[in-house]
Amino acid sequence: MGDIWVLVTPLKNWIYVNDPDALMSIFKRPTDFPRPVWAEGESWRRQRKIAIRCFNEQTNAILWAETIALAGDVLHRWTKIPSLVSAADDMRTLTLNAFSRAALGKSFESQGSNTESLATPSAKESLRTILNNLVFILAFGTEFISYPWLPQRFRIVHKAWVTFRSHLINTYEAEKRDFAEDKLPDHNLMTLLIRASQDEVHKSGASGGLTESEIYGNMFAFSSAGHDTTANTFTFAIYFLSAHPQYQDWLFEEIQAVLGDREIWDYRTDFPRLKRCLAVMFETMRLYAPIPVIKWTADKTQPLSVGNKTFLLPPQCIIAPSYGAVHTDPRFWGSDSLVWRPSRWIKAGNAGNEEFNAILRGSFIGWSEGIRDCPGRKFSQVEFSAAIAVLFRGAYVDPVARDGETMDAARARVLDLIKNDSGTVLLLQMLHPERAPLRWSRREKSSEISAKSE
Ligand code: HEM
Repeated sequence: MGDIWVLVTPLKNWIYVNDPDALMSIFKRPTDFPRPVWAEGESWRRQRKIAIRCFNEQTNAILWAETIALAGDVLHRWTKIPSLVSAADDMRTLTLNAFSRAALGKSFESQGSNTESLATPSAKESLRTILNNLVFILAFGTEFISYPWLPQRFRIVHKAWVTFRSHLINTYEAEKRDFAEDKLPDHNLMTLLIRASQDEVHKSGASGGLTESEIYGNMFAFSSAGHDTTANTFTFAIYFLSAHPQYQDWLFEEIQAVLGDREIWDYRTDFPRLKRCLAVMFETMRLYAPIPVIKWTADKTQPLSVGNKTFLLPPQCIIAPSYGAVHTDPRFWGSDSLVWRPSRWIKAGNAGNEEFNAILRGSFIGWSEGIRDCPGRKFSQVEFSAAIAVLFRGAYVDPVARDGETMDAARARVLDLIKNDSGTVLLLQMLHPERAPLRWSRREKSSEISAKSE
């Protein structure tokens, strides 16, 4: 179809772009190509400037340690059962718990119950209920769901909303007191957001900081933007790995080279060396990017150069990167561009001391680019690498073969499930991962990782 094409619909026309340079130009021109909703106005700019300051290396180190502990617990359970049907649910719980610690300062055990009740839920349970019902909340709004005559499901969601909000309020008040008394912060996202806002107020006056409701709004944005994105990527990656044992060995080689049998893992020195773990994430997102970004031309005609031609894009058109095309175009990814091959990201070398291959800017846009790119990019990478390193140092995963089925056929069935049974709910996800149960087995001689880390 070429590098730019239009899908004409009775409502809006959608212009799809598959040219890395043109995509970078779209991302670098936020005024010409704003988002159709939540555009980049003054209020967004002020909030973004403060919000990105709270994603720092200290928070990443907390996240790293928490994820290692939680993934160790998950692996312990998974290797004790003959067949696992809840990988997706467990990875959601793991990301929720890791997020709760690194973002809200609350630690939780990995086993979480999925029950939603009207009894006062904990902060974590309320966050879980909110995230499970995000579509519902976004569709009806928090005010509507507060009406007492609504069915029980609405009341449960509303109760969760109230509890989560009161947790944010309490943390906010406690942090304001600590800040006034010069106490050191915990370095979770919430306290850092409050501190960054207070700093801005000191520097540029009250209008420079965040209002209380903007702080809650940002925490809600972090929770909703950061949870399922990472959890869905984990699920795809685990299923891909179960179908590709050679890449499990490839990971194991790196994990052994970097971590060996060490009990203490150091974020600053170990994370940057786990390139293969990260390559698994990149390769998974290349084929299954969880969030598609869209922009639009608003009320103006906008010129856009694609190759050696300049197109005039009419007003009121949606502009969408074509992920399916740009992330798989053989010109940028080679003749096996549709194959899941994480090693394509790495220059061949010694495990643990490798470098990433340079990729053409704009040909991989899983976390978006430009001023509105994802502030949680590294946060999600740290979480992903830590969990994958724990899981694949200790064990390997296979699909459970059906009666009479060979292991090769079972692996092909898993790849088929990924390909033909994935779709968008709120984000792109495997729709029924439980249809292909997995079996986790301990690697011989592997020592079980403890929750200790630095
Ligand atoms: C694999 C994991 C993740 C992926 C693929 C991802 C992807 C993205 C993408 C593509 C955008 C741009 C959306 C747009 O412009 O419409 C975005 C924005 C955002 N992401 Fe992420 N994200 C991930 C993890 C996270 C995490 C862990 C957090 C926070 C802890 C986070 C917080 C945010 C926020 C707050 C925004 C909005 C930024 C703004 O509008 O200024 N994300 N993400």
